[in-house]
Amino acid sequence: MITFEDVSKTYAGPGGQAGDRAALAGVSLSVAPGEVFGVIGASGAGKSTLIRLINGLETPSGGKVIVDGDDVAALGVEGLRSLRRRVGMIFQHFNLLSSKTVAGNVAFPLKLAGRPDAEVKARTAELLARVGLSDFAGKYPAQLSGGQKQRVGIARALATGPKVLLCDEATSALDPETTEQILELVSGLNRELGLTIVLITHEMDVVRRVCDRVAVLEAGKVVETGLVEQVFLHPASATARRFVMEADGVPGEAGAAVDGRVVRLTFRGEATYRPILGAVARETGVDYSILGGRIHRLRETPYGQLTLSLTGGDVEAAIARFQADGVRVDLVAEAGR
Ligand SMILES: Nc1ncnc2c1ncn2[C@@H]1O[C@H](COP(=O)(O)OP(=O)(O)OP(=O)(O)O)[C@@H](O)[C@H]1O
Repeated sequence: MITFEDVSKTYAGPGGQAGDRAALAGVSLSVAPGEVFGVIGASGAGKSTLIRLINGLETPSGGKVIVDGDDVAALGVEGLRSLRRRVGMIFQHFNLLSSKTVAGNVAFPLKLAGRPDAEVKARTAELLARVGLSDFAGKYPAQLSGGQKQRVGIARALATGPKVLLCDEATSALDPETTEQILELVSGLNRELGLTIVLITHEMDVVRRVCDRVAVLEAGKVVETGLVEQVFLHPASATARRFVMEADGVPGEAGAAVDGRVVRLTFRGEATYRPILGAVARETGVDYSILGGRIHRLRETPYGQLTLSLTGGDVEAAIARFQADGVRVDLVAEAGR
């Protein structure tokens, strides 16, 4: 559905010259139809640039972006218009028209597309029902909560019947409970309408809840791509490890502040409930301090993760003993690093 082939993007500097650092460099990825694809990265990593290339809000400096069979950079005005009807977008700050009512905002893309009044009316009512806002049609954005505003954004993005929905930090301005509701709505659109979804975020929890696959972006480059389960449980890049640690509630500096070796244990199924920590400590003489831990669900599968620093005794033997018990051990940091 969406393919990036060796895409780079360099913005012009203040004097109109090419900037010295590329916002994206050599990005290749592909998103399958019906997939929920996450892009995670720190501020400035290039996430917004990446998502804006998909609907032609930016054009690549090199490489190709192919969306629904079209080379985006080669589209003329009419081609771009057609693409944007097939690719809806929602935003962190909703981008609603404050002078229009809720219904007016949702109807706007349909009116732009020249649809007849009766159809606009019926479709707007249907969309507002889909996002649970039928009773709010006559209200103005200023009278709505953040979650309600994002629902309007979603209804508007769906108006032209897109195949793809782009979510640009769509829950970053919302509280956790509202985030949960909006993510549930977005997941439902994927399941029920078969919408392909690309979302960018700096929160691993958002990826964990809704994505099938994720790409990790670092300084304009994709450093890791994979199934969410794979990247979440066994992150390979330093950036992914940091995001996962944050999601586990381990402060970024914890690895540097403690002695010994910092490891993350992943328990699945039975192993989660065995009293294994004390046994390993007794048998190997290793001491541990707990830096963070949580029991999660990765969509349907429950699993536990515990981040420990191991000191003294025979650390190698302790790691081997955990592994023998079916516990996955990932080295997160060494003392002083
Ligand atoms: N219109 C622009 N003109 C010049 N430089 C830009 C422009 N947009 C982005 N950049 C630069 O490109 C790089 C990537 O920015 P981008 O907004 O894509 O990252 P991001 O990961 O979305 O960050 P954030 O989460 O802070 O929005 C940054 O160095 C940024 O300053």
